[in-house]
Amino acid sequence: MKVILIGFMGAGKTTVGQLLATKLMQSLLDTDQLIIDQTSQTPGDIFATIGENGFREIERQILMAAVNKPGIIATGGGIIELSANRQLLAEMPVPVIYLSGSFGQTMERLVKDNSRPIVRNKSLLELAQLWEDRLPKYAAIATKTIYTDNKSAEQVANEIIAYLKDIGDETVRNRGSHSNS
Ligand SMILES: Nc1ncnc2c1ncn2[C@@H]1O[C@H](COP(=O)(O)OP(=O)(O)OP(=O)(O)O)[C@@H](O)[C@H]1O
Ligand SMILES: O=C(O)C1=C[C@@H](O)[C@@H](O)[C@H](O)C1
Ligand SMILES: [Mg+2]
Repeated sequence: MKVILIGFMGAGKTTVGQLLATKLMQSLLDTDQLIIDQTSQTPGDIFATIGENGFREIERQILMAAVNKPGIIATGGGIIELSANRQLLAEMPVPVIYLSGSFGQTMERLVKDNSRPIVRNKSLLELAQLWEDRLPKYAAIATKTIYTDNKSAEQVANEIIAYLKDIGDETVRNRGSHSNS
């Protein structure tokens, strides 16, 4: 099985991905965690040493390897920054699920956690601009959008499982049969 979760920082990709992996007895391939495992550095460390462009190149390589393995992929929020990643994800014949929510609820989650370099280094206005810039990119790649506002991570995971059952799970190979609603 392969399912790919995309969305802004704080959308719940890691949290929901872990729940999905447990419920579906799959591995979780979290690109941020895979980067930490491979480099022994956090995204914050990497941003501080080689900058965002260096981080994006490592992330691109990690994603390319992860898409060839079975499991639930929880991507980093900035996975859509590189056109190479956008093209790779758009061509994957598997469910690509966009966890979407309001800017307000997403920011509420992010302010409780100071680990993300992009959040640390940007003002609220800059984050709002990044949000506006990124949202269409997630939407363009997704085969399905799931709204997460006022839902627990458990509810979101159950909604994804219902969607996977609905589309026939991994037997679905044709992205044209998915609905992005
Ligand atoms: N549906 C939810 N309701 C409430 N809190 C949530 C929900 N989903 C995630 N959270 C909380 O929001 C925070 C961010 O979640 P998480 O790390 O899963 O986001 P992410 O999408 O993986 O972000 P990133 O792109 O930075 O990897 C965590 O503290 C998590 O517990
Ligand atoms: O949205 C982003 O650009 C990021 C999200 C995180 O998942 C990490 O990949 C890193 O902090 C960058
Ligand atoms: Mg995450």
